[in-house]
Amino acid sequence: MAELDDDAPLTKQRYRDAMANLAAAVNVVTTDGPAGRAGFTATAVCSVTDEPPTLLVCVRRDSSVGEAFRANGVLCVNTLAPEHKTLSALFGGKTPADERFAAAEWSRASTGAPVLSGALASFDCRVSSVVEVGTHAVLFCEVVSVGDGAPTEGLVYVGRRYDTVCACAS
Ligand SMILES: NC(=O)C1=CN([C@@H]2O[C@H](COP(=O)(O)OP(=O)(O)OC[C@H]3O[C@@H](n4cnc5c(N)ncnc54)[C@H](O)[C@@H]3O)[C@@H](O)[C@H]2O)C=CC1
Ligand SMILES: Cc1cc2nc3c(=O)[nH]c(=O)nc-3n(C[C@H](O)[C@H](O)[C@H](O)COP(=O)(O)O)c2cc1C
Repeated sequence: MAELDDDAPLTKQRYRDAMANLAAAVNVVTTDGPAGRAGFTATAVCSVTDEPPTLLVCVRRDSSVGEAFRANGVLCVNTLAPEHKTLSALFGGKTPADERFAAAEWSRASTGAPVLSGALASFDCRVSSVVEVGTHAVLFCEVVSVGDGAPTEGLVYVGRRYDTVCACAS
C-alpha cells in the first residue's frame, strides 16, 4: 500500500516513479496536412466529454512532431493491440517519420489523418483548442468519426513495460 511522504521533496523522478504504476492504453497518434505527416506514441490520452465527443492528447512541446499536430489541426488516435508493440517502440523513439509509417498499413480518415489497420479503435479528430501546461501542450480534440475492431486483447503500458489485457466482453 502506498503511503504519502510529505517530507521528501517531490522531484520529477518521484512523480514519474509513481506515474509508472498507472496502467495505460497505448496509442499511436497521427496527423497529416500542410505541415506534413507525423505520428508518435502516447499514453497521455483521455476522454473528456461525449457532448460533443471530445478527447485530449498531451504532447511534449519540444518534440519533433508537436508543431505538425498544431499546424495541421487534425489527428487520429489509434489504440494499439498487442501485436503493435514494435510499432509503439518505433513511434516512441527517434526514428524518422517515413520509417515509422513504413512499419504498418494505413488508410486515410476524412480529416486526412492516417488510420492504422488493425487498431483496437481509431478516433478521427479536429483539434478544437490547445492549452500549454509546463513542458506539454494539451490538445483538446473533437471526434468526428470512430472505427472500432472486434473485441480482442488490448496493449497496456505499466511498470515501464508492455502487458496484454483481455478487452473481450465477459
Ligand atoms: N506524457 C508523456 O510525455 C510520456 C512520456 N513518456 C516518455 O517515454 C519514455 C519512456 O517512459 P517510461 O519508460 O515510462 O519511463 P519514465 O520514468 O520516463 O516515465 C514514467 C511515467 O512517468 C510519466 N511521464 C514520463 N515522462 C513524462 C513527461 N515528460 N511528462 C509527463 N509525464 C511523464 C508517464 O506516465 C510514464 O509512464 C520516456 O522518454 C518518457 O518521457 C512515456 C509516457 C508518457
Ligand atoms: C509507451 C510510451 C508512451 C508515451 N507517451 C507519450 C505521451 O503521452 N506524450 C508525449 O508527448 N510523448 C509520449 N511518449 C514519448 C514520444 O512517443 C516520443 O518522444 C516520440 O519519439 C515523439 O517523437 P519525437 O521525439 O521524434 O518528436 C511516449 C513514449 C512511449 C514509449
